[in-house]
Amino acid sequence: KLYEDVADLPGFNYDFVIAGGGTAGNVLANRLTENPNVSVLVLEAGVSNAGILPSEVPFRLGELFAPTVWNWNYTSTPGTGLLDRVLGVSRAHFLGGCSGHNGMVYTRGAAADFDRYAQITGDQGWSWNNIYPYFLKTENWTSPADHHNTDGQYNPALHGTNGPVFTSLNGYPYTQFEQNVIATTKTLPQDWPFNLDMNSGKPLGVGYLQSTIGNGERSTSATGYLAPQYIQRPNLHVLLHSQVSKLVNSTMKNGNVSFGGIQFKYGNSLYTAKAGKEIILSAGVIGSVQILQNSGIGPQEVLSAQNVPTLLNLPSVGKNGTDHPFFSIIWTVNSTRTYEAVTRNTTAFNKAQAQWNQSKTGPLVTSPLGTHIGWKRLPTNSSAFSVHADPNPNPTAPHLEFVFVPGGQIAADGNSPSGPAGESNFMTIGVALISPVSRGSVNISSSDPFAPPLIDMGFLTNEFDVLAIRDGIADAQKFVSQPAWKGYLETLVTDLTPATLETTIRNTTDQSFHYCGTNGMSAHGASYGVVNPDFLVKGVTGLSVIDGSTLPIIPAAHTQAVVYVFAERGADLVKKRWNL
Ligand SMILES: Cc1cc2nc3c(=O)[nH]c(=O)nc-3n(C[C@H](O)[C@H](O)[C@H](O)COP(=O)(O)OP(=O)(O)OC[C@H]3O[C@@H](n4cnc5c(N)ncnc54)[C@H](O)[C@@H]3O)c2cc1C
Repeated sequence: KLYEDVADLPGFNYDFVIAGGGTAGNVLANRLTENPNVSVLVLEAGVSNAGILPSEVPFRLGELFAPTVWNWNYTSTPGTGLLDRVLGVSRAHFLGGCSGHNGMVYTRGAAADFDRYAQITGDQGWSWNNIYPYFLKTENWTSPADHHNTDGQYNPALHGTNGPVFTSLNGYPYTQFEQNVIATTKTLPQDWPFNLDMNSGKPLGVGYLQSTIGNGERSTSATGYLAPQYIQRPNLHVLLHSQVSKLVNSTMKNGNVSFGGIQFKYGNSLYTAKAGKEIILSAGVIGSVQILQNSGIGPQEVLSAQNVPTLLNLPSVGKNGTDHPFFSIIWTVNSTRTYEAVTRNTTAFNKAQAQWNQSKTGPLVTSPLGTHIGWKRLPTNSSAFSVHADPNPNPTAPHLEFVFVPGGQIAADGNSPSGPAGESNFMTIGVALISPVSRGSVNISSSDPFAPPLIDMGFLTNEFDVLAIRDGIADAQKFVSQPAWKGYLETLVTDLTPATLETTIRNTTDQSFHYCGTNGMSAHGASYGVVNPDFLVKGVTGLSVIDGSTLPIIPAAHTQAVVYVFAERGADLVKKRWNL
Protein backbone atom coordinates (compact mmCIF):
# COMPACT_ATOMS: atom_id res chain seq x y z
CA LYS A 1 0.00 0.00 0.00
CA LEU A 2 1.15 3.52 -0.80
CA TYR A 3 1.08 6.00 2.10
CA GLU A 4 1.23 9.76 1.63
CA ASP A 5 0.92 10.45 5.36
CA VAL A 6 3.00 8.94 8.16
CA ALA A 7 -0.05 9.17 10.45
CA ASP A 8 -1.74 6.48 8.34
CA LEU A 9 1.15 4.01 8.61
CA PRO A 10 -0.04 1.09 10.78
CA GLY A 11 3.27 0.76 12.63
CA PHE A 12 7.04 1.09 12.53
CA ASN A 13 8.17 -2.54 12.87
CA TYR A 14 8.87 -4.54 9.72
CA ASP A 15 11.04 -7.46 8.65
CA PHE A 16 12.83 -5.25 6.13
CA VAL A 17 13.05 -1.48 5.88
CA ILE A 18 14.30 -0.18 2.53
CA ALA A 19 15.67 3.38 2.27
CA GLY A 20 14.76 4.68 -1.21
CA GLY A 21 11.96 3.66 -3.57
CA GLY A 22 14.10 4.06 -6.65
CA THR A 23 15.29 1.77 -9.42
CA ALA A 24 16.74 -0.88 -7.11
CA GLY A 25 14.55 -0.28 -4.04
CA ASN A 26 11.29 -1.13 -5.79
CA VAL A 27 12.73 -4.35 -7.22
CA LEU A 28 13.58 -5.44 -3.69
CA ALA A 29 10.21 -4.34 -2.31
CA ASN A 30 8.44 -6.39 -4.94
CA ARG A 31 10.56 -9.54 -4.75
CA LEU A 32 10.72 -9.72 -0.94
CA THR A 33 6.94 -9.33 -0.57
CA GLU A 34 6.29 -12.21 -2.98
CA ASN A 35 6.31 -14.13 0.30
CA PRO A 36 3.13 -13.03 2.12
CA ASN A 37 4.79 -13.68 5.50
CA VAL A 38 7.44 -11.03 4.90
CA SER A 39 6.70 -7.39 5.76
CA VAL A 40 8.50 -4.54 4.00
CA LEU A 41 8.50 -0.78 4.51
CA VAL A 42 9.96 1.45 1.80
CA LEU A 43 10.87 4.98 2.87
CA GLU A 44 11.02 7.29 -0.15
CA ALA A 45 12.06 10.92 0.27
CA GLY A 46 10.32 12.10 -2.87
CA VAL A 47 6.79 12.42 -4.15
CA SER A 48 4.54 10.01 -6.02
CA ASN A 49 5.35 9.34 -9.67
CA ALA A 50 1.67 9.41 -10.59
CA GLY A 51 0.76 12.11 -13.08
CA ILE A 52 4.27 13.47 -13.73
CA LEU A 53 3.74 14.01 -17.46
CA PRO A 54 7.39 14.75 -18.41
CA SER A 55 8.24 11.38 -16.88
CA GLU A 56 5.49 9.52 -18.69
CA VAL A 57 6.05 11.12 -22.12
CA PRO A 58 9.45 9.85 -23.25
CA PHE A 59 10.49 12.81 -25.38
CA ARG A 60 9.81 15.32 -22.58
CA LEU A 61 12.45 14.09 -20.14
CA GLY A 62 14.48 17.32 -20.42
CA GLU A 63 11.78 19.09 -18.39
CA LEU A 64 12.61 16.86 -15.40
CA PHE A 65 16.03 18.44 -15.04
CA ALA A 66 14.74 21.90 -14.17
CA PRO A 67 14.84 22.73 -10.45
CA THR A 68 11.55 21.23 -9.28
CA VAL A 69 10.21 19.06 -6.48
CA TRP A 70 10.93 16.08 -8.78
CA ASN A 71 14.68 16.61 -8.54
CA TRP A 72 17.22 16.61 -5.70
CA ASN A 73 18.78 19.62 -7.49
CA TYR A 74 22.35 18.79 -6.46
CA THR A 75 25.40 20.55 -7.82
CA SER A 76 28.93 19.19 -8.04
CA THR A 77 32.02 20.70 -6.50
CA PRO A 78 34.14 22.64 -9.03
CA GLY A 79 35.76 20.05 -11.33
CA THR A 80 39.54 20.34 -11.35
CA GLY A 81 39.62 18.48 -14.68
CA LEU A 82 36.82 20.70 -16.02
CA LEU A 83 38.51 24.08 -15.57
CA ASP A 84 36.63 24.40 -12.27
CA ARG A 85 33.19 24.10 -13.83
CA VAL A 86 30.30 23.20 -11.52
CA LEU A 87 27.77 20.72 -12.92
CA GLY A 88 24.11 20.31 -12.10
CA VAL A 89 23.79 16.74 -10.80
CA SER A 90 20.28 15.64 -11.56
CA ARG A 91 18.78 12.83 -9.44
CA ALA A 92 15.10 11.93 -9.35
CA HIS A 93 13.16 12.81 -6.21
CA PHE A 94 10.07 10.70 -6.80
CA LEU A 95 8.95 7.09 -6.61
CA GLY A 96 10.84 5.08 -9.23
CA GLY A 97 13.99 7.15 -8.72
CA CYS A 98 16.20 7.67 -11.71
CA SER A 99 14.34 5.03 -13.74
CA GLY A 100 11.63 7.71 -13.88
CA HIS A 101 13.77 10.55 -15.20
CA ASN A 102 16.62 8.89 -17.05
CA GLY A 103 17.20 8.76 -20.80
CA MET A 104 15.49 5.34 -21.01
CA VAL A 105 18.38 3.87 -23.02
CA TYR A 106 18.43 0.12 -22.43
CA THR A 107 21.91 -1.40 -22.57
CA ARG A 108 23.25 -4.32 -20.57
CA GLY A 109 26.99 -3.86 -20.98
CA ALA A 110 29.67 -6.29 -22.04
CA ALA A 111 29.86 -9.89 -20.87
CA ALA A 112 33.43 -9.02 -19.93
CA ASP A 113 32.17 -6.44 -17.39
CA PHE A 114 30.31 -9.11 -15.44
CA ASP A 115 33.08 -11.67 -15.75
CA ARG A 116 35.35 -9.01 -14.27
CA TYR A 117 32.87 -8.47 -11.42
CA ALA A 118 33.00 -12.22 -10.74
CA GLN A 119 36.77 -12.11 -10.69
CA ILE A 120 36.97 -9.03 -8.44
CA THR A 121 34.42 -10.31 -5.96
CA GLY A 122 35.41 -13.97 -6.05
CA ASP A 123 31.73 -14.82 -6.63
CA GLN A 124 30.91 -16.61 -9.88
CA GLY A 125 27.29 -15.58 -9.37
CA TRP A 126 28.30 -12.22 -10.87
CA SER A 127 29.56 -13.71 -14.15
CA TRP A 128 27.69 -12.87 -17.36
CA ASN A 129 26.34 -16.40 -17.76
CA ASN A 130 24.90 -16.39 -14.26
CA ILE A 131 23.52 -12.84 -14.41
CA TYR A 132 22.04 -13.18 -17.90
CA PRO A 133 18.77 -14.85 -16.72
CA TYR A 134 18.12 -11.83 -14.51
CA PHE A 135 18.10 -9.54 -17.56
CA LEU A 136 15.36 -11.68 -19.05
CA LYS A 137 13.50 -11.71 -15.73
CA THR A 138 13.32 -7.89 -15.57
CA GLU A 139 12.23 -7.35 -19.13
CA ASN A 140 8.98 -7.28 -21.10
CA TRP A 141 9.94 -6.70 -24.74
CA THR A 142 7.16 -5.10 -26.76
CA SER A 143 6.48 -3.91 -30.27
CA PRO A 144 7.49 -0.26 -30.87
CA ALA A 145 4.74 2.37 -30.69
CA ASP A 146 4.46 2.61 -34.50
CA HIS A 147 4.44 -1.22 -34.84
CA HIS A 148 6.95 -1.02 -37.72
CA ASN A 149 8.59 -4.17 -39.02
CA THR A 150 11.56 -4.75 -36.69
CA ASP A 151 13.13 -7.67 -38.57
CA GLY A 152 16.89 -7.14 -38.69
CA GLN A 153 16.81 -4.49 -35.94
CA TYR A 154 17.23 -6.72 -32.87
CA ASN A 155 17.50 -10.36 -31.84
CA PRO A 156 14.25 -11.58 -30.21
CA ALA A 157 16.05 -14.56 -28.65
CA LEU A 158 17.92 -12.20 -26.32
CA HIS A 159 14.89 -10.60 -24.69
CA GLY A 160 12.48 -11.41 -21.89
CA THR A 161 8.76 -11.02 -22.41
CA ASN A 162 7.31 -11.54 -18.93
CA GLY A 163 9.17 -9.08 -16.70
CA PRO A 164 7.89 -5.88 -15.10
CA VAL A 165 9.84 -3.36 -17.23
CA PHE A 166 8.80 -2.73 -20.83
CA THR A 167 11.50 -2.40 -23.46
CA SER A 168 11.20 -1.65 -27.17
CA LEU A 169 12.83 -0.17 -30.25
CA ASN A 170 12.12 3.45 -31.21
CA GLY A 171 8.53 3.98 -32.31
CA TYR A 172 8.95 7.07 -34.48
CA PRO A 173 11.16 7.09 -37.58
CA TYR A 174 13.90 9.50 -38.64
CA THR A 175 14.28 7.60 -41.88
CA GLN A 176 16.99 9.48 -43.77
CA PHE A 177 19.18 9.88 -40.70
CA GLU A 178 18.76 6.22 -39.80
CA GLN A 179 19.58 5.10 -43.33
CA ASN A 180 22.75 7.19 -43.24
CA VAL A 181 23.88 5.53 -40.00
CA ILE A 182 23.26 2.03 -41.37
CA ALA A 183 24.89 2.89 -44.73
CA THR A 184 28.03 3.96 -42.84
CA THR A 185 28.28 0.51 -41.27
CA LYS A 186 28.45 -0.84 -44.84
CA THR A 187 31.16 1.51 -46.14
CA LEU A 188 33.29 1.34 -42.94
CA PRO A 189 32.65 -2.25 -41.79
CA GLN A 190 36.05 -2.60 -40.10
CA ASP A 191 35.57 0.43 -37.88
CA TRP A 192 31.81 0.25 -37.52
CA PRO A 193 30.36 -3.24 -38.08
CA PHE A 194 26.58 -3.52 -37.83
CA ASN A 195 25.59 -5.24 -34.59
CA LEU A 196 22.12 -6.77 -34.70
CA ASP A 197 21.70 -6.57 -30.93
CA MET A 198 24.21 -4.86 -28.63
CA ASN A 199 22.56 -6.53 -25.63
CA SER A 200 24.08 -9.92 -26.41
CA GLY A 201 27.08 -9.25 -24.14
CA LYS A 202 29.16 -8.38 -27.23
CA PRO A 203 28.30 -4.72 -27.86
CA LEU A 204 31.06 -3.68 -30.30
CA GLY A 205 29.67 -2.13 -33.51
CA VAL A 206 26.59 -0.08 -34.33
CA GLY A 207 23.02 -1.11 -33.64
CA TYR A 208 19.51 0.13 -33.05
CA LEU A 209 18.84 1.89 -29.76
CA GLN A 210 16.57 0.03 -27.35
CA SER A 211 14.76 1.78 -24.53
CA THR A 212 12.67 1.21 -21.42
CA ILE A 213 9.54 2.33 -23.22
CA GLY A 214 6.38 0.29 -23.76
CA ASN A 215 3.35 1.31 -25.80
CA GLY A 216 4.73 4.82 -26.23
CA GLU A 217 5.13 5.42 -22.50
CA ARG A 218 8.14 5.34 -20.15
CA SER A 219 8.41 2.20 -18.05
CA THR A 220 10.01 2.49 -14.60
CA SER A 221 10.64 0.53 -11.45
CA ALA A 222 7.51 2.22 -10.04
CA THR A 223 5.21 1.53 -13.01
CA GLY A 224 6.60 -2.02 -13.28
CA TYR A 225 7.65 -3.38 -9.90
CA LEU A 226 5.01 -1.38 -8.00
CA ALA A 227 2.21 -1.91 -10.54
CA PRO A 228 -1.28 -2.09 -8.94
CA GLN A 229 -1.19 -5.87 -8.41
CA TYR A 230 2.01 -5.47 -6.33
CA ILE A 231 1.43 -2.25 -4.41
CA GLN A 232 -1.90 -3.71 -3.21
CA ARG A 233 -0.07 -6.41 -1.25
CA PRO A 234 -0.94 -6.07 2.45
CA ASN A 235 2.66 -6.86 3.44
CA LEU A 236 4.18 -4.03 1.34
CA HIS A 237 4.05 -0.47 2.65
CA VAL A 238 5.61 2.46 0.81
CA LEU A 239 5.77 5.80 2.64
CA LEU A 240 6.43 8.93 0.57
CA HIS A 241 7.94 12.29 1.68
CA SER A 242 10.21 10.44 4.14
CA GLN A 243 13.90 11.24 3.99
CA VAL A 244 16.13 8.83 5.88
CA SER A 245 18.70 10.67 7.96
CA LYS A 246 20.72 7.91 9.58
CA LEU A 247 20.81 4.56 11.31
CA VAL A 248 20.39 4.77 15.08
CA ASN A 249 20.61 2.78 18.33
CA SER A 250 23.95 1.18 17.55
CA THR A 251 25.41 -1.73 19.48
CA MET A 252 28.39 -4.02 18.98
CA LYS A 253 27.57 -7.66 18.18
CA ASN A 254 30.37 -10.20 17.73
CA GLY A 255 32.78 -7.37 16.89
CA ASN A 256 30.37 -5.96 14.28
CA VAL A 257 28.29 -2.81 14.52
CA SER A 258 24.55 -3.30 14.43
CA PHE A 259 21.70 -0.77 14.37
CA GLY A 260 18.36 -0.96 16.14
CA GLY A 261 16.57 1.53 13.93
CA ILE A 262 16.44 3.71 10.86
CA GLN A 263 15.58 7.34 11.43
CA PHE A 264 13.66 9.45 8.93
CA LYS A 265 12.11 12.87 8.67
CA TYR A 266 8.48 13.37 7.71
CA GLY A 267 7.36 17.00 7.73
CA ASN A 268 9.26 18.56 10.61
CA SER A 269 9.36 15.46 12.81
CA LEU A 270 11.79 12.59 13.14
CA TYR A 271 10.59 8.97 13.34
CA THR A 272 12.36 5.65 13.81
CA ALA A 273 11.43 2.44 12.01
CA LYS A 274 12.75 -0.98 13.00
CA ALA A 275 13.77 -3.88 10.82
CA GLY A 276 13.50 -7.30 12.48
CA LYS A 277 15.69 -8.85 9.81
CA GLU A 278 17.60 -6.30 7.70
CA ILE A 279 17.89 -2.64 6.80
CA ILE A 280 18.52 -2.20 3.08
CA LEU A 281 19.90 1.06 1.72
CA SER A 282 18.74 1.68 -1.87
CA ALA A 283 19.05 5.46 -1.84
CA GLY A 284 21.42 5.51 -4.82
CA VAL A 285 24.96 6.57 -5.55
CA ILE A 286 24.66 9.74 -3.47
CA GLY A 287 21.92 8.99 -0.93
CA SER A 288 23.27 5.66 0.31
CA VAL A 289 26.71 7.18 0.95
CA GLN A 290 25.17 10.05 2.82
CA ILE A 291 23.14 7.73 5.09
CA LEU A 292 26.19 5.56 5.86
CA GLN A 293 28.40 8.55 6.65
CA ASN A 294 25.67 10.26 8.71
CA SER A 295 25.52 7.02 10.72
CA GLY A 296 29.24 7.02 11.47
CA ILE A 297 30.32 4.53 8.80
CA GLY A 298 32.93 5.89 6.44
CA PRO A 299 36.43 7.35 6.19
CA GLN A 300 37.37 8.54 9.66
CA GLU A 301 38.91 11.80 8.41
CA VAL A 302 35.73 12.71 6.51
CA LEU A 303 33.51 11.97 9.51
CA SER A 304 35.77 13.74 12.01
CA ALA A 305 35.92 16.83 9.81
CA GLN A 306 32.15 17.11 10.20
CA ASN A 307 32.08 16.14 13.90
CA VAL A 308 30.29 12.87 13.22
CA PRO A 309 31.57 10.19 15.64
CA THR A 310 33.10 7.25 13.78
CA LEU A 311 31.48 3.91 14.60
CA LEU A 312 33.28 2.07 11.84
CA ASN A 313 36.22 3.42 9.86
CA LEU A 314 35.36 2.15 6.36
CA PRO A 315 37.61 4.23 4.09
CA SER A 316 35.97 3.27 0.77
CA VAL A 317 32.54 4.74 1.58
CA GLY A 318 32.04 7.57 -0.92
CA LYS A 319 35.16 6.87 -2.98
CA ASN A 320 35.46 5.36 -6.48
CA GLY A 321 32.58 7.47 -7.92
CA THR A 322 32.64 7.01 -11.68
CA ASP A 323 30.63 8.31 -14.62
CA HIS A 324 31.14 8.22 -18.39
CA PRO A 325 32.33 11.68 -19.48
CA PHE A 326 30.22 12.79 -22.45
CA PHE A 327 31.28 15.12 -25.26
CA SER A 328 28.77 16.33 -27.86
CA ILE A 329 29.62 17.12 -31.48
CA ILE A 330 26.89 19.03 -33.33
CA TRP A 331 26.40 19.74 -37.04
CA THR A 332 23.70 21.53 -38.98
CA VAL A 333 21.92 19.28 -41.46
CA ASN A 334 19.97 19.60 -44.68
CA SER A 335 16.80 18.04 -43.34
CA THR A 336 13.74 19.16 -41.44
CA ARG A 337 13.11 15.71 -40.00
CA THR A 338 14.99 16.35 -36.75
CA TYR A 339 14.04 16.93 -33.11
CA GLU A 340 13.85 20.67 -33.81
CA ALA A 341 10.66 20.05 -35.84
CA VAL A 342 8.92 19.58 -32.50
CA THR A 343 11.08 21.37 -29.95
CA ARG A 344 11.17 24.72 -31.76
CA ASN A 345 7.62 24.87 -32.98
CA THR A 346 4.93 25.24 -30.34
CA THR A 347 2.11 24.36 -32.72
CA ALA A 348 3.88 21.18 -33.81
CA PHE A 349 4.70 20.33 -30.19
CA ASN A 350 1.09 20.77 -29.06
CA LYS A 351 -0.07 18.64 -31.97
CA ALA A 352 2.46 15.96 -31.03
CA GLN A 353 1.29 16.05 -27.41
CA ALA A 354 -2.34 15.74 -28.53
CA GLN A 355 -1.38 12.74 -30.66
CA TRP A 356 0.42 11.16 -27.70
CA ASN A 357 -2.60 11.81 -25.45
CA GLN A 358 -4.90 10.20 -27.94
CA SER A 359 -2.94 7.21 -29.22
CA LYS A 360 0.54 7.15 -27.58
CA THR A 361 2.11 7.53 -31.01
CA GLY A 362 4.04 10.26 -32.83
CA PRO A 363 7.27 12.17 -32.18
CA LEU A 364 6.95 12.15 -28.39
CA VAL A 365 7.13 8.34 -28.02
CA THR A 366 10.92 8.17 -28.26
CA SER A 367 13.65 9.24 -25.92
CA PRO A 368 15.47 12.31 -27.31
CA LEU A 369 18.74 10.40 -27.03
CA GLY A 370 19.02 9.15 -30.59
CA THR A 371 18.27 6.31 -32.95
CA HIS A 372 21.44 4.21 -32.83
CA ILE A 373 24.40 3.54 -30.58
CA GLY A 374 27.94 2.51 -31.49
CA TRP A 375 30.57 0.89 -29.26
CA LYS A 376 34.24 0.88 -30.15
CA ARG A 377 37.68 0.10 -28.79
CA LEU A 378 40.51 2.60 -28.81
CA PRO A 379 43.13 1.95 -31.48
CA THR A 380 45.97 -0.15 -30.07
CA ASN A 381 48.36 2.74 -30.78
CA SER A 382 46.19 5.31 -28.96
CA SER A 383 48.26 7.97 -27.22
CA ALA A 384 46.04 7.38 -24.17
CA PHE A 385 47.93 4.12 -23.54
CA SER A 386 51.16 6.08 -23.19
CA VAL A 387 49.89 7.70 -19.99
CA HIS A 388 47.96 4.79 -18.46
CA ALA A 389 47.61 1.04 -18.95
CA ASP A 390 44.48 -0.12 -20.76
CA PRO A 391 41.67 0.11 -18.15
CA ASN A 392 39.55 -2.36 -20.10
CA PRO A 393 41.88 -4.87 -21.75
CA ASN A 394 39.26 -7.44 -22.79
CA PRO A 395 39.11 -7.24 -26.63
CA THR A 396 35.32 -7.74 -26.69
CA ALA A 397 34.59 -4.75 -24.40
CA PRO A 398 34.43 -1.15 -25.65
CA HIS A 399 36.35 1.92 -24.52
CA LEU A 400 34.06 4.39 -26.26
CA GLU A 401 30.37 4.84 -26.95
CA PHE A 402 28.78 6.91 -29.74
CA VAL A 403 25.17 8.04 -29.60
CA PHE A 404 23.71 9.05 -32.97
CA VAL A 405 21.08 11.73 -32.56
CA PRO A 406 18.84 13.33 -35.23
CA GLY A 407 18.75 16.67 -33.44
CA GLY A 408 20.73 19.28 -31.56
CA GLN A 409 22.26 19.09 -28.13
CA ILE A 410 20.77 16.16 -26.28
CA ALA A 411 19.91 16.07 -22.64
CA ALA A 412 23.31 14.93 -21.35
CA ASP A 413 23.90 18.30 -19.72
CA GLY A 414 20.45 18.38 -18.24
CA ASN A 415 19.24 21.03 -20.66
CA SER A 416 16.16 20.53 -22.76
CA PRO A 417 16.85 18.83 -26.05
CA SER A 418 15.91 21.93 -27.99
CA GLY A 419 19.28 22.40 -29.67
CA PRO A 420 21.32 25.52 -30.25
CA ALA A 421 19.26 28.61 -30.95
CA GLY A 422 18.50 29.58 -34.51
CA GLU A 423 16.59 28.26 -37.44
CA SER A 424 18.80 25.35 -38.43
CA ASN A 425 18.22 21.66 -38.00
CA PHE A 426 20.93 19.63 -36.32
CA MET A 427 22.44 16.23 -35.69
CA THR A 428 24.64 15.24 -32.77
CA ILE A 429 27.13 12.50 -32.16
CA GLY A 430 27.67 12.07 -28.45
CA VAL A 431 31.08 10.60 -27.61
CA ALA A 432 31.18 8.94 -24.19
CA LEU A 433 34.28 7.47 -22.60
CA ILE A 434 33.19 4.09 -21.30
CA SER A 435 36.42 3.12 -19.54
CA PRO A 436 37.46 6.28 -17.68
CA VAL A 437 40.42 6.22 -15.31
CA SER A 438 39.34 9.31 -13.34
CA ARG A 439 37.41 8.82 -10.11
CA GLY A 440 35.26 11.13 -7.99
CA SER A 441 33.77 11.01 -4.51
CA VAL A 442 30.70 11.78 -2.40
CA ASN A 443 31.13 13.02 1.17
CA ILE A 444 28.94 14.63 3.79
CA SER A 445 29.40 18.39 4.09
CA SER A 446 27.99 18.85 7.59
CA SER A 447 26.84 17.08 10.72
CA ASP A 448 23.33 18.08 9.61
CA PRO A 449 22.14 14.82 7.97
CA PHE A 450 19.91 16.76 5.58
CA ALA A 451 22.60 19.09 4.20
CA PRO A 452 23.47 18.35 0.56
CA PRO A 453 26.70 16.35 0.27
CA LEU A 454 29.88 17.30 -1.57
CA ILE A 455 29.76 15.60 -4.98
CA ASP A 456 33.02 15.47 -6.89
CA MET A 457 32.43 13.93 -10.32
CA GLY A 458 36.19 13.52 -10.80
CA PHE A 459 35.89 14.07 -14.56
CA LEU A 460 39.07 14.32 -16.65
CA THR A 461 41.39 14.34 -13.67
CA ASN A 462 43.47 11.68 -15.41
CA GLU A 463 45.07 12.61 -18.73
CA PHE A 464 44.11 9.19 -20.16
CA ASP A 465 40.49 10.30 -20.32
CA VAL A 466 41.20 13.46 -22.33
CA LEU A 467 43.37 11.58 -24.82
CA ALA A 468 40.78 8.83 -25.21
CA ILE A 469 38.01 11.36 -25.86
CA ARG A 470 40.21 12.96 -28.52
CA ASP A 471 40.39 9.58 -30.25
CA GLY A 472 36.62 9.28 -29.99
CA ILE A 473 36.17 12.68 -31.63
CA ALA A 474 38.42 11.58 -34.51
CA ASP A 475 36.30 8.42 -34.85
CA ALA A 476 33.12 10.49 -35.05
CA GLN A 477 34.64 12.73 -37.71
CA LYS A 478 35.62 9.68 -39.75
CA PHE A 479 32.08 8.34 -39.38
CA VAL A 480 30.52 11.42 -40.95
CA SER A 481 33.18 11.61 -43.68
CA GLN A 482 31.47 8.65 -45.37
CA PRO A 483 29.47 9.08 -48.60
CA ALA A 484 26.14 8.54 -46.84
CA TRP A 485 26.44 11.93 -45.14
CA LYS A 486 27.16 13.96 -48.29
CA GLY A 487 24.32 16.36 -48.97
CA TYR A 488 22.84 15.68 -45.49
CA LEU A 489 25.55 17.13 -43.28
CA GLU A 490 26.15 20.86 -43.58
CA THR A 491 28.30 22.74 -41.05
CA LEU A 492 30.18 21.66 -37.96
CA VAL A 493 28.84 23.72 -35.04
CA THR A 494 31.14 22.43 -32.30
CA ASP A 495 34.61 23.97 -32.32
CA LEU A 496 37.03 21.09 -32.91
CA THR A 497 40.09 23.23 -33.71
CA PRO A 498 43.01 20.89 -32.90
CA ALA A 499 45.11 23.52 -31.09
CA THR A 500 42.34 24.27 -28.60
CA LEU A 501 40.64 20.88 -28.51
CA GLU A 502 41.81 19.94 -25.02
CA THR A 503 40.35 23.18 -23.63
CA THR A 504 37.11 22.58 -25.54
CA ILE A 505 36.90 19.07 -24.09
CA ARG A 506 37.48 20.32 -20.56
CA ASN A 507 35.07 23.21 -21.10
CA THR A 508 32.14 21.24 -22.48
CA THR A 509 32.37 17.61 -21.31
CA ASP A 510 29.39 16.72 -19.19
CA GLN A 511 27.81 13.72 -17.50
CA SER A 512 26.28 10.63 -18.97
CA PHE A 513 24.47 10.45 -15.60
CA HIS A 514 25.83 6.96 -14.96
CA TYR A 515 27.59 7.92 -11.74
CA CYS A 516 28.05 4.74 -9.68
CA GLY A 517 30.47 2.77 -7.51
CA THR A 518 30.60 4.93 -4.35
CA ASN A 519 29.87 1.91 -2.13
CA GLY A 520 31.76 -0.54 -4.29
CA MET A 521 31.45 -4.29 -3.92
CA SER A 522 34.62 -6.28 -3.29
CA ALA A 523 35.63 -9.77 -2.22
CA HIS A 524 35.24 -10.95 1.37
CA GLY A 525 38.35 -9.86 3.24
CA ALA A 526 39.49 -7.37 0.56
CA SER A 527 41.42 -4.36 1.84
CA TYR A 528 38.99 -1.98 0.09
CA GLY A 529 35.30 -1.84 -0.79
CA VAL A 530 32.10 -1.26 1.17
CA VAL A 531 29.89 -4.29 0.57
CA ASN A 532 30.66 -7.98 0.25
CA PRO A 533 29.49 -9.92 -2.83
CA ASP A 534 26.19 -10.58 -1.01
CA PHE A 535 25.64 -6.79 -0.50
CA LEU A 536 26.12 -6.91 3.28
CA VAL A 537 28.11 -3.93 4.53
CA LYS A 538 31.57 -4.98 5.73
CA GLY A 539 31.87 -4.89 9.49
CA VAL A 540 28.13 -4.34 10.09
CA THR A 541 25.40 -6.85 10.99
CA GLY A 542 21.90 -6.62 9.52
CA LEU A 543 22.68 -3.88 6.98
CA SER A 544 23.03 -4.11 3.21
CA VAL A 545 23.36 -1.59 0.39
CA ILE A 546 21.72 -2.63 -2.88
CA ASP A 547 21.74 -0.02 -5.66
CA GLY A 548 23.99 1.60 -8.25
CA SER A 549 26.48 2.66 -5.60
CA THR A 550 27.64 -0.96 -5.25
CA LEU A 551 28.83 -1.48 -8.85
CA PRO A 552 32.52 -2.40 -8.47
CA ILE A 553 33.53 -0.85 -11.81
CA ILE A 554 31.43 1.25 -14.16
CA PRO A 555 30.05 -1.05 -16.86
CA ALA A 556 30.04 -0.49 -20.62
CA ALA A 557 26.40 0.44 -20.36
CA HIS A 558 23.89 3.08 -19.46
CA THR A 559 23.54 1.80 -15.94
CA GLN A 560 19.84 1.16 -15.28
CA ALA A 561 19.71 -2.38 -16.72
CA VAL A 562 22.73 -3.28 -14.60
CA VAL A 563 21.12 -1.77 -11.49
CA TYR A 564 17.96 -3.78 -12.18
CA VAL A 565 19.89 -7.06 -12.32
CA PHE A 566 21.97 -6.16 -9.27
CA ALA A 567 18.71 -5.64 -7.39
CA GLU A 568 17.14 -8.83 -8.75
CA ARG A 569 20.10 -10.91 -7.67
CA GLY A 570 20.26 -8.90 -4.46
CA ALA A 571 16.67 -9.90 -3.67
CA ASP A 572 17.56 -13.56 -4.23
CA LEU A 573 20.60 -13.27 -1.95
CA VAL A 574 18.55 -11.61 0.80
CA LYS A 575 15.85 -14.29 0.51
CA LYS A 576 18.49 -16.99 0.67
CA ARG A 577 20.15 -15.68 3.82
CA TRP A 578 16.79 -15.43 5.60
CA ASN A 579 15.48 -18.75 4.18
CA LEU A 580 12.52 -17.01 2.54
C1 LIG B 1 19.48 12.21 -15.75
C2 LIG B 1 19.80 10.75 -15.84
C3 LIG B 1 19.78 10.11 -17.09
C4 LIG B 1 20.10 8.75 -17.16
N1 LIG B 1 19.95 8.09 -18.35
C5 LIG B 1 20.06 6.74 -18.38
C6 LIG B 1 19.69 6.00 -19.53
O1 LIG B 1 19.25 6.54 -20.54
N2 LIG B 1 19.81 4.65 -19.49
C7 LIG B 1 20.28 4.00 -18.38
O2 LIG B 1 20.42 2.78 -18.43
N3 LIG B 1 20.64 4.66 -17.27
C8 LIG B 1 20.50 6.02 -17.23
N4 LIG B 1 20.78 6.70 -16.09
C9 LIG B 1 21.34 5.96 -14.94
C10 LIG B 1 20.33 5.12 -14.19
O3 LIG B 1 19.04 5.68 -14.26
C11 LIG B 1 20.80 4.98 -12.73
O4 LIG B 1 22.09 4.41 -12.69
C12 LIG B 1 19.88 4.11 -11.90
O5 LIG B 1 18.52 4.44 -12.12
C13 LIG B 1 20.24 4.24 -10.43
O6 LIG B 1 19.39 3.45 -9.65
P1 LIG B 1 19.52 3.44 -8.07
O7 LIG B 1 18.51 2.48 -7.57
O8 LIG B 1 20.94 3.25 -7.70
O9 LIG B 1 19.16 4.91 -7.61
P2 LIG B 1 17.85 5.78 -7.84
O10 LIG B 1 17.03 5.23 -8.94
O11 LIG B 1 18.28 7.19 -7.92
O12 LIG B 1 17.01 5.56 -6.51
C14 LIG B 1 17.32 6.17 -5.29
C15 LIG B 1 16.01 6.54 -4.61
O13 LIG B 1 16.27 6.83 -3.26
C16 LIG B 1 15.63 8.03 -2.89
N5 LIG B 1 16.43 8.60 -1.81
C17 LIG B 1 17.67 9.12 -1.86
N6 LIG B 1 18.09 9.49 -0.64
C18 LIG B 1 17.11 9.15 0.21
C19 LIG B 1 16.96 9.25 1.62
N7 LIG B 1 17.93 9.76 2.39
N8 LIG B 1 15.82 8.81 2.18
C20 LIG B 1 14.82 8.27 1.43
N9 LIG B 1 14.91 8.17 0.09
C21 LIG B 1 16.04 8.58 -0.51
C22 LIG B 1 15.60 8.86 -4.15
O14 LIG B 1 14.61 9.85 -4.11
C23 LIG B 1 15.36 7.78 -5.21
O15 LIG B 1 13.99 7.54 -5.39
C24 LIG B 1 20.49 8.05 -15.99
C25 LIG B 1 20.51 8.70 -14.76
C26 LIG B 1 20.15 10.04 -14.67
C27 LIG B 1 20.18 10.70 -13.33
